[in-house]
Amino acid sequence: MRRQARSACPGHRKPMVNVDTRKLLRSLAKLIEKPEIKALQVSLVQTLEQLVEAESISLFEIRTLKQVGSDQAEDFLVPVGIDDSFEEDDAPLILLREEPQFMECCRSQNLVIAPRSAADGAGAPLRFIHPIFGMKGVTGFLVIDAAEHIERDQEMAAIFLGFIRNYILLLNDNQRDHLTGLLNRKCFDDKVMKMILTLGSINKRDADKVCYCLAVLDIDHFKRVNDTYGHLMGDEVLLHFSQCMNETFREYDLLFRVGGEEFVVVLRNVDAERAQTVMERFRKVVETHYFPQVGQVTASIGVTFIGPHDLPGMVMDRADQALYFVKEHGRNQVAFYEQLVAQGKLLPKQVESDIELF
Ligand SMILES: Nc1nc2c(ncn2[C@@H]2O[C@H](COP(=O)(O)OP(=O)(O)OP(=O)(O)O)[C@@H](O)[C@H]2O)c(=O)[nH]1
Repeated sequence: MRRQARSACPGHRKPMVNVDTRKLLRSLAKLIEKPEIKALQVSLVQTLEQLVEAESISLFEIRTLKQVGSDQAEDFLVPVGIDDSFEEDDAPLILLREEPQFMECCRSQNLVIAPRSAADGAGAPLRFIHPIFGMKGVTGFLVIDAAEHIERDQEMAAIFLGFIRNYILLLNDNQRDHLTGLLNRKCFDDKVMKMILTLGSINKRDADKVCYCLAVLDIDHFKRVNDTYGHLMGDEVLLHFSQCMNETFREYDLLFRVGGEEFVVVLRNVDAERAQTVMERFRKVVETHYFPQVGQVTASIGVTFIGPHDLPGMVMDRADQALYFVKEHGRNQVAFYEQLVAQGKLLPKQVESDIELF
């Protein structure tokens, strides 16, 4: 059957889709391909590189860190790597308070346009600093160095950032536990699987540079708390416990609530000794924290290292075994699965086959 020519409705002409719009739509679709904050930011830069006139586009994250030998944490600007060759841990740290233009962007929560002189060693004469918003206000910056001020380009960058912000809020809602705000169980499986794949893909030369240490933290006798003070007070304890986690661990450690009173933390690139120190410090923080009405609460902690041939369930299983060991030996302690096995206190877990023979 021949298609009838579409009759144009008077007064309503379909807008022409020009090449730019198509390109924009394709960019938008590509942008949200990977539902992960870092991947989103990286593809934002790659997208903008194609759409705006710029000499360079870069990302910075604000990280609150303690410098060696100092007790006080300060905000630093840390460049975010766009390609794999960039090692974020080796990146130079820039003190945020010494960067007036970035400080202004934080304060105004708006685009800051900074003229640059040759004395800055600058190529492009203009720097556009866009704020990136996270759950707690400005968490980073998108920096565009360009030869001239093309309003449409900066507007486009701001629109993309707004779009990503909303998308991240949605993602967060999906990935976070509603009571504590920590990452949830579903997110745990995804993230741990990604770490296992990373471990499997790095070459032998770098194998000792990347490692992940996973700890299960379980509140002791939590049932008693619920039974004595009620469920609402129990929830309050869970909330305080998660705050202790947020205050004790580093910004880039991953913190999860994986079950009722069971939490997980994944530390990156630490050896067993360091992990022991960090977990012991957390155990003491909980032991000495005042939990309203309830008073003192303690936690038992089981730790293991993630390996390249693991599955998320296998890692949890080992950490749980170390945790049960602690529960059976007085609670309020930290135990490493690998150490317990080496000491003959635990039998190594056999990898169970998924295939049933009969
Ligand atoms: N308030 C509150 N309680 C919860 C939540 N999820 C699970 N629980 C409670 O957590 C308690 C866990 O109890 P058990 O698994 O027996 O462990 P425990 O009492 O902490 O004892 P140990 O782990 O052996 O030290 C149960 O009473 C659950 O009802 C929650 O979201 N809120």
